[in-house]
Amino acid sequence: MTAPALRDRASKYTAISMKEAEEIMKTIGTKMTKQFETVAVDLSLLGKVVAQVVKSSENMPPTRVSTKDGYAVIANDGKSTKTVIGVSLAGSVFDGVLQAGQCVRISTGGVVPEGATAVVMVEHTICSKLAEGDEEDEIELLEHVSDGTNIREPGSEVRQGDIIVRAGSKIGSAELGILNAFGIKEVHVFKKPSVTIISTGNELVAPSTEHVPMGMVRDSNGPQLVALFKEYGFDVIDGGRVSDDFECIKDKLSECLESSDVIVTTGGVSMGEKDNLKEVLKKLGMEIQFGRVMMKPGLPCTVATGRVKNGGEIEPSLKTVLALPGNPASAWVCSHLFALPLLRKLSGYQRTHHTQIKVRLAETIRLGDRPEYVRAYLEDLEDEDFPIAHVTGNQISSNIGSLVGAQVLLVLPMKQDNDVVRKNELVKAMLL
Ligand SMILES: Nc1nc2c(c(=O)[nH]1)N[C@H]1C(S)=C(S)[C@@H](COP(=O)(O)OP(=O)(O)OC[C@H]3O[C@@H](n4cnc5c(N)ncnc54)[C@H](O)[C@@H]3O)O[C@H]1N2
Ligand code: MOO
Repeated sequence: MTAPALRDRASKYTAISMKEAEEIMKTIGTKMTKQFETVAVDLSLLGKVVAQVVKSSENMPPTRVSTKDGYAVIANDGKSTKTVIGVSLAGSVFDGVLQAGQCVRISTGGVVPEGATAVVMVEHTICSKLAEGDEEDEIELLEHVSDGTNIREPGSEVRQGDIIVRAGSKIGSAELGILNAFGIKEVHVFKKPSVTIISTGNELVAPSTEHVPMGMVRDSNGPQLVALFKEYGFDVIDGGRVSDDFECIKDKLSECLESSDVIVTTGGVSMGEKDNLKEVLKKLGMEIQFGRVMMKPGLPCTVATGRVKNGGEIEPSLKTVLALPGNPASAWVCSHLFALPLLRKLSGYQRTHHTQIKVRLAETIRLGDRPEYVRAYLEDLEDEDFPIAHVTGNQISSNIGSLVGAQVLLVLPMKQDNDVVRKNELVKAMLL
């Protein structure tokens, strides 16, 4: 361990640009192994990405069905008065053949009987003759219909063998709906990576601590990041807290590396004498991909990769540790910018980054000496084309309050010719 007096007085790590950091993350995402699994069609499939196209094994609809409540008729039989010979309701089929001058009362989704060529809506008919018990005997058409009117032909929506869910699609309610409609039992999908969150710091105490001793702080990063990744659909392991002690962090990381694909730590990555994370990662044989990024918040954001064996695996697989700064806003923003896109990439998502939109600033913002990701909430005004962005208060990296209510990260450049972006200017924002 280096004595404080002899420690580095400048960071060994060049602060790379955001663009370079994103490129590196992209390469890591490509190199890391993707895993697959077959999952039953139920709610556990939600949020997973399809790895193999799903095709329909039948036509949709499978038979001719009515799109309206009314009467199945022969459109061109020359008769406007029709004898009602039966009923075809959704779920109960009329088992006969229609002849000229006949019709069958039918409901939306009912099977169109053999012989019928169109369905007339009930609103376009009158009952012209009653049978016993107020049953319809005859109806009169008030409107001419042509062949095919109000009928869904077999396979008119989906043909047997058509792709119903493409590879790369994320399963949401619509995809679950169509899989159920076709009776698909299971789907081959990307397996989501396993991710562990670890908070590091001698000062950390449990969030439930009533009286926090002076100099100590409640661990909010841990629960915050567990919640963040869960919010975005990932299964997270809460790795708890570990002190700044070199050996303790090393033991914790090597234990977690065996069972996780991705580890996110917070704290211990800057210039403090207890900031051991980078050295521990190197000791574990991991390669530091970057150790500082020109961004605010998140300057000392560190990413390392290394090959580690999973429990039962024979071949070691590439693992990534994102060692994020301890400041709550830095940890949260870096998770959005680096950790989430990596997890999405490993999960097979086509779009890995948050969608960018344009927003109009509600206030003038002073630019800093690093590109900045400013937390803001949006207001929709009726006569405005763009949402209005309001900054969520003091943007210092330690201010956890700046995350509360944030809906976007404003993407602001570092100051150059301009040292402010003015009220009413349009700026880019990442939709969270
Ligand atoms: N001499 C320098 N000092 C600092 C630099 C620098 O370049 N030179 N960079 C600053 C920047 S920028 C950041 S960001 C921070 C990041 O430091 P660390 O990652 O080493 O984080 P810590 O020192 O461990 O903690 C910072 C801050 O956050 C609090 N913290 C940590 N973990 C948690 C947690 N789990 N829950 C809640 N709060 C947490 C911690 O108590 C500190 O207050 O370094 C600057 N310094
Ligand atoms: O980069 Mo640090 O996150 O500004 O405080």
